[in-house]
Amino acid sequence: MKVTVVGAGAVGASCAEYIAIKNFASEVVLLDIKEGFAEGKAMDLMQTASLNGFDTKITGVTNDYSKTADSDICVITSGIPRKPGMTREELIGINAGIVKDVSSNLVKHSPNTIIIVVSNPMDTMAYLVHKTAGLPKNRVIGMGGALDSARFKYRLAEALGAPISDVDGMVIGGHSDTGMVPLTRLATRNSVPVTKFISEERLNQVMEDTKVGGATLTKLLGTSAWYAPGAAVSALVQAIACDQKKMFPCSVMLDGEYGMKDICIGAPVILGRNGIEKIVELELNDAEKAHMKESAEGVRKTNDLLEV
Ligand SMILES: NC(=O)C1=CN([C@@H]2O[C@H](COP(=O)(O)OP(=O)(O)OC[C@H]3O[C@@H](n4cnc5c(N)ncnc54)[C@H](O)[C@@H]3O)[C@@H](O)[C@H]2O)C=CC1
Ligand SMILES: O=C([O-])CC(=O)C(=O)O
Repeated sequence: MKVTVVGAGAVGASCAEYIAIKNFASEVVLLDIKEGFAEGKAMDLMQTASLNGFDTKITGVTNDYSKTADSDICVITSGIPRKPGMTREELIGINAGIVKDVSSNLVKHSPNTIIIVVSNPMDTMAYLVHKTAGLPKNRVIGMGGALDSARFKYRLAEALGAPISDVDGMVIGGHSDTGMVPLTRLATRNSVPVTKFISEERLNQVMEDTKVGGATLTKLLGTSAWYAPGAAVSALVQAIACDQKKMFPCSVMLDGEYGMKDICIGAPVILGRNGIEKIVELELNDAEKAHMKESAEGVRKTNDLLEV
């Protein structure tokens, strides 16, 4: 199993590290445009192998796509992150050109690959890759909902005073400060609806904290987060590589599901060796449907800025 990660920055390196530590891939190629940077990150990570007990071979390359040839899975993290006070959408001007270029280079050398798009604004970048890379729709996946759901569970556990392993929940919709749809109605503590334990007011606070999860960290860190994003990407890579058939909310090209077409937005999918093997349609209530519709309007507004 060969995995390429483009962008050896904060998220790319964290993602490569988690993939290696989980020890399911034979090879991870890190590629960056900055001379020597990916080589340095790869060497540093390889020097953790004997300490962390993995056999995955990590190599770094400067913009040499021939080294990525025949990758089973490619992750795109290249581009700029936001700074405090910015929205993800403001990154489109620089990141669209990078993502388009990178995905076309990847597909040239790995025509059978599955691409996971991470760069922001992620739903629009996933849409761009769908429109330009020429891959079937099951092989382009946007990572956002897996991370947002992990943050939702963190906030739920905090509100419940429970361990995170006790709670379950999912965030669908767009990966943006206003577009996320945390499904509070379906969140549970050991199968019991969380509404049994916390007030509606507290649950609304959990929802709002979840939606601005990325912005909160950006304010604290001065740049956006990387540990949970890297872990979320590695979970998707593992589900595909190990054919786990696990369900994650991912940004997926819809064709009638949730009453939408020609848009990439977060919805639950089953991930296996073929990438997106199924889109799961949930029975949403009227409020959730309205929230999802509003979220899609935001994503479409950003998509309209693309030249595709
Ligand atoms: N979808 C999600 O849930 C998340 C998305 N992100 C996004 O991921 C992206 C990366 O974030 P960080 O790793 O924090 O940024 P970073 O600045 O640490 O790393 C980005 C790397 O991309 C490289 N790069 C730029 N242009 C390139 C090109 N044409 N080819 C190859 N490499 C190139 C840079 O040299 C840099 O090393 C940002 O757009 C950020 O907004 C970050 C966290 C979560
Ligand atoms: O907040 C950001 O800009 C990066 C990101 O998408 C996240 O951490 O959710």
